[in-house]
Amino acid sequence: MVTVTNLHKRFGSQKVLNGLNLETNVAGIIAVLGPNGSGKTTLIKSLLGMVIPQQGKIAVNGKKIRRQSDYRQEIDYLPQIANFPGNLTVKELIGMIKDLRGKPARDKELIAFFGIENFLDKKLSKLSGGTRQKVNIVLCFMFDSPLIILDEPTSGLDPASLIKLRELLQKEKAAGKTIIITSHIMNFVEETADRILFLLEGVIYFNGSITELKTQTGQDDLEHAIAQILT
Ligand SMILES: Nc1ncnc2c1ncn2[C@@H]1O[C@H](COP(=O)(O)OP(=O)(O)OP(=O)(O)O)[C@@H](O)[C@H]1O
Repeated sequence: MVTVTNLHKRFGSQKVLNGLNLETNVAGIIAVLGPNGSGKTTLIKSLLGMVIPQQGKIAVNGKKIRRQSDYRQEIDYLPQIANFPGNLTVKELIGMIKDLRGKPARDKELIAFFGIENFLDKKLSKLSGGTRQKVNIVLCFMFDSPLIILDEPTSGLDPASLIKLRELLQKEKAAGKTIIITSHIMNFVEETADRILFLLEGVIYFNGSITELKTQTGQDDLEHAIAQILT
């Protein structure tokens, strides 16, 4: 579904992606991990065409994305920080995004799933961080796209909402979707991801299952396995 070949991205003199290669051709949940500043968001934004690499090729569903935008219709994206105007109500924001995208949306089902019906008439600026994240998740999932990219989806969510998010991800995976997630919450990754991509020094340093990572590092839990890679 996503193929990345020899991707290079630097900001000024800082090399962030340094010949990165990646292929995701099976449905499932892929966690992109790595220390702060290792380039996870840069990789995600490159897939979305929001960051333009200096070198390398990216193809989504077999089509090169360079200078293209139509392919984005098939991707749902949850940004790490979503900056929507605070004076809009939740209902207005959802309506606006639906109008912009022009596709059928399952917003009502997701609003009920996350239990945010009572916040629809509230302004975004008045919402708590966790409720705002639930709104962002509804916005992201409502178009039912085959590829979903989530940058730190757990941000601000309480334990009950984390369970809901996990349930939603499993449903989407069962529907044959590919889901790419970044997260620093290893517990969440361990319970959701089928595959780990670990970014270090601008390349994918590890690509495999959680079991493989644990075996390779000789560690019993994911947190220690990751720490072992870093040392
Ligand atoms: N637009 C930009 N201009 C300059 N530098 C940037 C820009 N975007 C990212 N960087 C730098 O690139 C590096 C990688 O950033 P990126 O956000 O991809 O890391 P990350 O792995 O997602 O980090 P985190 O875990 O903290 O979210 C960082 O050093 C960051 O400061």
